[in-house]
Amino acid sequence: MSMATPLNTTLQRSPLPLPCFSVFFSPFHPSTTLSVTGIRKRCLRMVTSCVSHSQSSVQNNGVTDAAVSVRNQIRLGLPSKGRMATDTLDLLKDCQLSVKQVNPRQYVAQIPQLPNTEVWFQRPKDIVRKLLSGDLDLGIVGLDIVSEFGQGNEDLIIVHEALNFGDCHLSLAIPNYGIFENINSLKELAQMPQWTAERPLRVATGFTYLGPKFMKENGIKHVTFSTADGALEAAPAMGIADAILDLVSSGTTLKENNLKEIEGGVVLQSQAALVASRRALTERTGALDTVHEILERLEAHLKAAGQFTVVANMRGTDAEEVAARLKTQPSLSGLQGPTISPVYCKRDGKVSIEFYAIVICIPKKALYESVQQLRAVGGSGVLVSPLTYIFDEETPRWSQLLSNLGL
Ligand SMILES: Nc1ncnc2c1ncn2[C@@H]1O[C@H](COP(=O)(O)OP(=O)(O)OP(=O)(O)O)[C@@H](O)[C@H]1O
Ligand SMILES: O=P(O)(O)OC[C@H]1O[C@H](OP(=O)(O)OP(=O)(O)O)[C@H](O)[C@@H]1O
Ligand SMILES: [Mg+2]
Repeated sequence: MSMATPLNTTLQRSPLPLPCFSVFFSPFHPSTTLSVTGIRKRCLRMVTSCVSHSQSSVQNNGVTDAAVSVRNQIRLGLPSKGRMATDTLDLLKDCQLSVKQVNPRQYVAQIPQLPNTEVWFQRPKDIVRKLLSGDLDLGIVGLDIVSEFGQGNEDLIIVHEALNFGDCHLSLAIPNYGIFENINSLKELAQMPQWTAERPLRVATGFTYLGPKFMKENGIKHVTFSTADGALEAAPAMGIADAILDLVSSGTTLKENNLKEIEGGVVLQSQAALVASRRALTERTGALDTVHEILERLEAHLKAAGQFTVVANMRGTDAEEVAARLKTQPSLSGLQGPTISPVYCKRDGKVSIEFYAIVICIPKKALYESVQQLRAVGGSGVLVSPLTYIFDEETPRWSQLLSNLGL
C-alpha cells in the first residue's frame, strides 16, 4: 500500500498524539517491545503517567494552544546533518537563496535574499517537532519524517511534496533464506503459522509510529517492534528480529544483508518536502509572503531543471506553415506551443525571409528524439541550452495552499 502524501493535503490528526512515545522503546530489548493489540492501552497508560508526573516528564514539543510567540523573524528549519543537509543547501542555492553560514557548527544562519527569515539547522525529526511546537515556521525534511513525527497533526501543511531529492521508500523486508525463502508478500508473511501471541513476528524499526499503524491497518495481529538508531539490516542475521521496517533507496543495503522486500510491504514513498506550520502561515506576519516567494522560486527551478531550450532554423513560406509542420511531431509542441520568428536575410541587396527561428522547451529525457523530429520537418542548426527558471503565471501549489488555509 502506498501512503505517499498527496499534494498540499493536511495530515489527519491522530487520536493519540503521544508525547512520551519514544521512552517506550529501547534498542532491541524484549521488554520494551510493543504489540499492536496492546498499543492503545499502553499508550493511554503512558499518557496518564506523563500527566501525573508532569514535574519530571520529558516534553516532546507537542502543539500548544497558545497564540504564536512574538518574534519578527520567520524561522526556516533545515537539516543540520545527514544525507539531506547538503542537497537542501544546494537546492536553495539553485533557487538563488544561498544560505550564509559562518561555520558549520553554527546552528543559525541567514539567507540574504530573504532578510526577514532566519535559518535554523536541526536534525530532521526536530524540525518536525519544532514546527509543531511553534519554534519553527517552515522546514525542509523528508516526507517519511513528516509522517513519523507529525503523526497526522493538522497543524503541519505540506507546501511542496516533491523537491526532487532524498527519494526513498519505507518498506518491510525479510530474509531471503530459511523459513522466509518462499514468502514474497505481506499476505504470505501474515499467514505463516510461526506467528502466535506467544511468539509474534519481531520487527526492528526506527519508525515506531508508522510501523505499528501499518501493521494494524493490514490486520497483522501477532507482531512486536523493537528499535535501534541505525544498521537495522543486521537485526535478522543477529537473531534479534524476523523482519525490518526501514528506508530503502537503491536496495543495496538490503541485498548485501540477504534481505528482500515483499509485495504489499511498502508503507510510504518519500522525498524531500517543504513543510509549514498552519498557525505560522495564518498568524505570523510575513510568513505567507515568505512561503509564497520560496515556493515560486522552488517551482521555477524544479520545472526548469527537467527541460532544455531548443532553438533551430526552419525554411518556410510563412510562420503558420512552419507551425503546422512542427505540430505534426509529438515532441515539438513546447510548453505552450512553439515561438516562431522570422529570420531576415540580405541577398543581392534585398532583405528577404526564407527561414524562421523556432524556440521550444523540451523535456531533457526527450532530447535526441526531439532533435530527430526537428530534422524530419526541415530543422537545421539546432542549438540546445539549459533552462534555469520557468516562472508560470501562478503555481498550482500556491492556490492549493491558500484553499487549504481557507484563504
Ligand atoms: N538511502 C536513502 N536514500 C535516499 N534518501 C534517504 C535514504 N535514507 C534516508 N533518506 C532520506 O534522508 C533523510 C535523512 O536521512 P539520514 O540517514 O541522512 O539522516 P538520519 O537518519 O536522520 O541521520 P542518522 O542516520 O545519522 O541518524 C531521511 O529521513 C529520508 O527522508
Ligand atoms: O537502499 P540503499 O540505497 O542501500 O539505502 C538504504 C539505507 O540508507 C539508510 O541508512 P543510512 O545510510 O542513512 O545509515 P543509517 O542506518 O546509519 O541511518 C537506510 O536506513 C538504509 O539502511
Ligand atoms: Mg540514516
